Amino acid sequence: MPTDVPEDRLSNDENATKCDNMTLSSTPTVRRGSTPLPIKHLLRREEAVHDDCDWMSGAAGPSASPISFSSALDNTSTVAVEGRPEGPLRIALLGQNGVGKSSLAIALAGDMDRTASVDSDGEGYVRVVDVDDEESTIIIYDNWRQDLSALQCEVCVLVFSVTDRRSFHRTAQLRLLLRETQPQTPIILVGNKSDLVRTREVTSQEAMSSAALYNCLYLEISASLDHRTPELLECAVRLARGQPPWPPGTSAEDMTGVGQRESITSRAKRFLSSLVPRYPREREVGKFLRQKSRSCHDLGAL
Ligand SMILES: Nc1nc2c(ncn2[C@@H]2O[C@H](COP(=O)(O)OP(=O)(O)OP(=O)(O)O)[C@@H](O)[C@H]2O)c(=O)[nH]1
Repeated sequence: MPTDVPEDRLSNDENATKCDNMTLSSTPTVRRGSTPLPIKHLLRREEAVHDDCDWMSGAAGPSASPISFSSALDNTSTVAVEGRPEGPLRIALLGQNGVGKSSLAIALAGDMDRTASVDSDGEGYVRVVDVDDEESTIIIYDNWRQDLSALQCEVCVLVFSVTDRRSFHRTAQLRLLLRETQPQTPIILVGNKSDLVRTREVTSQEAMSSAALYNCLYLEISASLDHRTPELLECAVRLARGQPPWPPGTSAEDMTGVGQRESITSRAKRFLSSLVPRYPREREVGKFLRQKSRSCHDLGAL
């Protein structure tokens, strides 16, 4: 969370594009296995904890089953880049401190063993990826602390933590700023830390609604578990190439599976309810046990 630029300054026109939670790595170091994580990882936790961005706080709704793609997204709305950009495809990760940008950058860079390199300016991870049988060189910018208008990239990935509502609101603010300064750049909204189910504060539905509002893609991932990060990488590369984010031959409907997929929970419920009528006796026994087991003190009831 920003500490050097107060929240209220963000509404000021002059500073509207200043995003203090973005850093630009200034030291062109290559991370190796023996190299510790950047010191910023150790220092910024406190900043994140003391973030007082409460200008849009609200109650968290019930957690929904993770849905990765915004069904409201059509195939063309995110493809703002005309033609194929020359040179490496630049993917910038933006978001509040502590949401997992560095973890995500490492996961996207395939740097689990700390072997990814930085580009010649020392600003990001460079990697050659093969997406849809085509190779592309990508640069992943972990963070950006400069003026947003100075940001040059093919795709912006706005990261929030599903366990931190304020970080979600921060992405809304960033999207507004980005739309002002570079309306053509495709944006992907990413809800990270989906593995932390019990502490979730932002539901999939509201994140998807928010993404739909800005006509951008929404993906829910866990950078720590490397869950859905390959999908994110592929979508980002396709968008950076000026293509639809979906794999060739598929559509938004295919990806969302609207009307096709059924959650594991409802499938399980359907399966169990299909069993119960066939075994009424077991159902009665289950009811009996449920009633009796309410009392933990009276074990004799069982
Ligand atoms: N459970 C869980 N923890 C995560 C995940 N991604 C990141 N973290 C943890 O969240 C903390 C912050 O991660 P970072 O990658 O440093 O976050 P950041 O956005 O780069 O933070 P700054 O560098 O301060 O801007 C670390 O303790 C990570 O281990 C995730 O998917 N799940």
